[in-house]
Amino acid sequence: MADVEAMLAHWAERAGPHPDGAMLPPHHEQCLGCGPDNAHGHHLQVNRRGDGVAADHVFDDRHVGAPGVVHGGAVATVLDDLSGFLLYLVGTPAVTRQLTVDYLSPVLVGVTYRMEARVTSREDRKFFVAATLSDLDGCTVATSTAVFVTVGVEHFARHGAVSGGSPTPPVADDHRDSGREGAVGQQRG
Ligand SMILES: CCCCCCCC/C=C\CCCCCCCC(=O)SCCNC(=O)CCNC(=O)[C@H](O)C(C)(C)COP(=O)(O)OP(=O)(O)OC[C@H]1O[C@@H](n2cnc3c(N)ncnc32)[C@H](O)[C@@H]1OP(=O)(O)O
Repeated sequence: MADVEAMLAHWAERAGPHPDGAMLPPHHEQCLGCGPDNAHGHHLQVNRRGDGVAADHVFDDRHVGAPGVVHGGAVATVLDDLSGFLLYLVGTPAVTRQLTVDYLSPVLVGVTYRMEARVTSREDRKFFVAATLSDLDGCTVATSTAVFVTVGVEHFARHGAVSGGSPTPPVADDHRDSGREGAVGQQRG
């Protein structure tokens, strides 16, 4: 189990507030979507844009499915991770409970895409997210909707580690959170 204090510090140094236009911090250094130190990662660089978040992204040969076409799992990864940056605007840690992706057109390797995500509604500990992936002509090639559930930092302490190393293996009968976890942050208007 990782240290709750370390998780709190990790969250506190990222929580913001972040002004409009600011580049947002990666979830952590090894994050598959945005971690700068993950050799297999997408290295997303995400900015706040108004009440939403945005990033430009180019998939490369590591992300291919059919020849020249980006693997659907890689598309889902970046849509999920971008959506996960909204927690900096919501003001509390959260995790994806459900992700639904619509693949509208093939996503191509080596092409610049523009991604955007925003919170569409909020209900108790859930927030609902919509995201788009479009080419620079404005043609949307993939969209996603997601349900995020806010969690306390204890969630990450219970299930993982702040940086590097191997996560703590889950205990067989403790794969889900036992109660409704409190959030550490406050919603920002
Ligand atoms: C890493 C370092 C951290 C450092 C410390 C802090 C810094 C944090 C910074 C950054 C972290 C974020 C990084 C983002 C990265 C990108 C996002 C990801 O990849 S996240 C990973 C994938 N996701 C999971 O691993 C969740 C796995 N799931 C769970 O752990 C549990 O399910 C959990 C905790 C989310 C909730 O568990 P329950 O048992 O309390 O609740 P239940 O039954 O699952 O349902 C939750 C609510 O969702 C509704 N729900 C479920 N599906 C729904 C749907 N399709 N539509 C509407 N509602 C739905 C349900 O009806 C329920 O709602 P009702 O609270 O009862 O009102």
